[in-house]
Amino acid sequence: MSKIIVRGGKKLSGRVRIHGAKNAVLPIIAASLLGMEGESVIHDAPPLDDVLVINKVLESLGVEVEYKQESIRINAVRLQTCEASYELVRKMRASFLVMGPLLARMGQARISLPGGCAIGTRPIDQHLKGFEAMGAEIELGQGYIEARINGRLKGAKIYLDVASVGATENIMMAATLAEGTTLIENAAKEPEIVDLANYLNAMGATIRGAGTGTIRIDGVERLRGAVHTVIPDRIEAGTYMIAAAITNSDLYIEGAIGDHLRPVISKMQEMGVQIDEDENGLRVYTTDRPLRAVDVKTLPYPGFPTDMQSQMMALLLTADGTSLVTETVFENRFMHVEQMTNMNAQIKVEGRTAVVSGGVKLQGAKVCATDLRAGAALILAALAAEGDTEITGIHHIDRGYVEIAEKLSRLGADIKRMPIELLETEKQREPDTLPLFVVQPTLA
Ligand SMILES: CC(=O)N[C@H]1[C@@H](OP(=O)(O)OP(=O)(O)OC[C@H]2O[C@@H](n3ccc(=O)[nH]c3=O)[C@H](O)[C@@H]2O)O[C@H](CO)[C@@H](O)[C@@H]1O
Ligand SMILES: C=C(OP(=O)(O)O)C(=O)O
Repeated sequence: MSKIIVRGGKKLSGRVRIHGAKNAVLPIIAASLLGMEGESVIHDAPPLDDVLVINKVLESLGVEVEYKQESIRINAVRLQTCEASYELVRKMRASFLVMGPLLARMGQARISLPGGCAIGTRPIDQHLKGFEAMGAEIELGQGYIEARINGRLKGAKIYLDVASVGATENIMMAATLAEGTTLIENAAKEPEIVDLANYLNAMGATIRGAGTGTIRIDGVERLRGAVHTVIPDRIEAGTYMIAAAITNSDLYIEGAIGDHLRPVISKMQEMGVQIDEDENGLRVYTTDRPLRAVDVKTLPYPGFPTDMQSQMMALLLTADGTSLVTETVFENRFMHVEQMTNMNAQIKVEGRTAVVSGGVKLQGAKVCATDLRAGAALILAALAAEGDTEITGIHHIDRGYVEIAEKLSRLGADIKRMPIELLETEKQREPDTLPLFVVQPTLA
């Protein structure tokens, strides 16, 4: 187990390369289960703990997986079982994305309930509603969800009550092998949905409308492996954009796609941050200080991403004036607030809105990453703070950022990873066995 120690106040400079998107590669790996012939090769697969976990899920199903130098070779021809165990699914919620492909290909699937993570209850009712509309019978028992279909899934018209990213992906994957046409209405529009649809189409699927509110999937009989390069991670890119602004530095974010980051770019520009776009990435720098306070409300894409809310809050702490940050996607995504308060931040939470008073000097402190993006935000706040900040709980951060301390250090930050000396009793709880969320049955 390790911790990250940051001494604040350093300027950053240079270029940082953005890795492939975690939230794109996870469904793409799950979709590879649909390959009934040939193998898939997925390039720009980021070396993250989450990627290792979903690879293990596939291996546990009898699939051959080889992961080398950010490319994954997957051969699912001999897919054997249709059960994903609690041991793996509890480690990462996105493991539930194997449900759709397994049901489509094997006619049944038995997956442990993913439960709700620290940021909210995160039910899966919309995934199940979609499978049921396609003719599946769903049963819940002993912490597992079992879905079955006699013969093939049937195309259906499915209106999602919330534009859920995971439900859109799971239903879209299941529908590729269904008999007839499926329409997903009020579908999520995130760039990761479009990347998944592109991959499925390369496998032989017929999907139109991904990236809009209505996705049409004309079912086909068979899919085969395909070669695909994952899109750059817009949340990793956004995090480094904030690193540049919060330290008054000048950074080039290599690989960032401006069109995927429009709401983040526009909010940062409103604050007074300079952003230049070209075809290879973004240059982010500041010319005027202090930055201006702005209000931010998270929304499904193309709104401001909830996965950037905590990092944006860190930046707003350094702005002049009071900002309102409203979280509408997850009901419990302000856990970084208490940790930031330990760093002298002045934030008051009122329901779904945090009132952030900017301009108060942040002080280094001992803090804990309670979830992935909360952890990233604490690192950002620490870069701007006076003195040393010690961040524990970094197994959360390693789920979604490739070598964050090493990348920031190469840009000039005073940041290092240090082993944590564990007491004998604590050694029994190794980081990779620590659940990332509390498992609780949350069907609806
Ligand atoms: C691996 C991955 O891609 N994770 C992303 C994905 O998570 P994930 O796919 O889990 O998020 P969803 O879009 O499904 O969740 C959005 C909202 O819908 C609700 N909901 C969802 C499903 C459902 O069946 N019923 C329901 O009520 C959730 O509780 C939440 O309030 O999108 C989130 C929203 O952009 C991001 O924060 C996560 O980083
Ligand atoms: C919440 C996130 O991921 P996940 O859905 O995998 O928990 C995230 O990437 O910020």
